[in-house]
Amino acid sequence: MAEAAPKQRSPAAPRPVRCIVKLGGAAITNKGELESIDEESLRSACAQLRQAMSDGTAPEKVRGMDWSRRPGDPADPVVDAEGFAGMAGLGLDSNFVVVHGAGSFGHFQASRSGVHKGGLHSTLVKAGFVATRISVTSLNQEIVRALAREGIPSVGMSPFACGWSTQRRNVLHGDAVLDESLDCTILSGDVIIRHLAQLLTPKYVVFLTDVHGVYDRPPTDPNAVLLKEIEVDDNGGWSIVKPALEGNRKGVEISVAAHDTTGGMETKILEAAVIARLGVDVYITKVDTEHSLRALKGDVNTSSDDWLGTVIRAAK
Ligand SMILES: Nc1ncnc2c1ncn2[C@@H]1O[C@H](COP(=O)(O)OP(=O)(O)OP(=O)(O)O)[C@@H](O)[C@H]1O
Ligand SMILES: C=C(C)CCOP(=O)(O)O
Repeated sequence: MAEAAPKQRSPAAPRPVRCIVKLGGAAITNKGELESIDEESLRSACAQLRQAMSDGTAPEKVRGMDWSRRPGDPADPVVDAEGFAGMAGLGLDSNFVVVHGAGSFGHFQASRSGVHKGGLHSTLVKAGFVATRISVTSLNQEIVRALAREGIPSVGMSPFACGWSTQRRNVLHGDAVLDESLDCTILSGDVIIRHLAQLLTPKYVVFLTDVHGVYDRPPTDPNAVLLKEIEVDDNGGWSIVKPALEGNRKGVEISVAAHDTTGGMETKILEAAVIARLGVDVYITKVDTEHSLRALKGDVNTSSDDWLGTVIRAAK
């Protein structure tokens, strides 16, 4: 009897993406202060990402992957080669995609030069395009380093440089890009997230920002009400399920900062609604809170009141 030939191994099926998360520019930068990172929020977001990714076997001691020297560092960086060599694995289910916004990086340069409106033939727009990319890519570098310091393996990918329909475990960001009809424009991290969600169908999507979620009016208004659950129907229409608002307060009033080139919270809600229609739940919540950790873990239950944030999901 002839032995059966060994089966040709097909390439391993890609693992489904668990979560696509946006580290909002308002969350990880001081949006009113030019090119200023909110170090504490960024550190917290990365630490929470590590917790959410942990499969229970991750060692408590974080083994940093940023082995470069930072300006002002007195000593050579610590390279824990022996520690890594002795590890069976990282103990992390790092099948997340991280996208970040620009915050106080990029928006300023883009709005001053009008990159978002196109017209690369103009010298000002050309200069603004260059300045915007310098600014957002420098933020991207800092975010990749912050993830690496938490022992999360990640690489930075710029939409302009390599296209924005990309694979998992990468850190993408809002960017200045070329546009077929406008010549150039600004691509928001919110739009990238929607596009990736359509391609990768993650289990859930998280937007971390500087407010607890979507309110019925700008949260600077003391009477603003946090909308805890928004339902999107098959036609893309959406309705507020929780809380039940009185009278004619059925809509959402939004304000956008003057230098914001991508539409702020309005864009986020529109993109979130498209994602929800795919059957993927979207959680919008505040960075560096117990609620952001729960969202990153996918541990959000709309029937309980102890989670602060907005869930946007498809109508059942
Ligand atoms: N109705 C509203 N509900 C919630 N936030 C609102 C509303 N109207 C205006 N905002 C503002 O939207 C901001 C968050 O949106 P924004 O697009 O700035 O977030 P981000 O994604 O973190 O930042 P970036 O776009 O720079 O990446 C908040 O700072 C909030 O003040
Ligand atoms: C270069 C810029 C301004 C990208 C904007 O991305 P966003 O902050 O996610 O909207």
